Amino acid sequence: MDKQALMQQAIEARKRAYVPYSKFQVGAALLTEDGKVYLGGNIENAAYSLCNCAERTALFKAYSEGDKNYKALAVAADTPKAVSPCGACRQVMAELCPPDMPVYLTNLNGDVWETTVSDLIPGAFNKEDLRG
Ligand SMILES: O=c1ccn([C@H]2C[C@H](O)[C@@H](CO)O2)c(=O)[nH]1
Ligand SMILES: [Zn+2]
Repeated sequence: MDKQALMQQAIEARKRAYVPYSKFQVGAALLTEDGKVYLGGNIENAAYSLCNCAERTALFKAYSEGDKNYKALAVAADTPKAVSPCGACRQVMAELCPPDMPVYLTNLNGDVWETTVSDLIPGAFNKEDLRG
């Protein structure tokens, strides 16, 4: 699966979003080392703070199915520039993905921001910081 195909899957994953409040559909496609793709949409809640982003939906789906090794993540939304993941998702990526893993951020106009997990959250709090 190349990056273009993964971004296309992220665009497709937007259809899985549950967004009655923001009406802002986001899709994510997570490629595992085994070549499997997990899709996620953002899932909102009437208690707004419980909204779960597409990126975390895809990551939590994969991890909880026992797929723990990831090769790339693509995220898509209808944004003026390539979509920018929120801080919570960046922190979760830092926890579950390799630091040098590519992240392909895109929008419906074909803009692409190709980055990595560590570039998205430099100096992230991590398990090393928990050691006293
Ligand atoms: O990268 C992003 C940014 C926002 N959202 C969601 C959260 C909320 O449901 C809606 C508006 O912020 O978009 C994502 O899923 N991913
Ligand atoms: Zn997020």
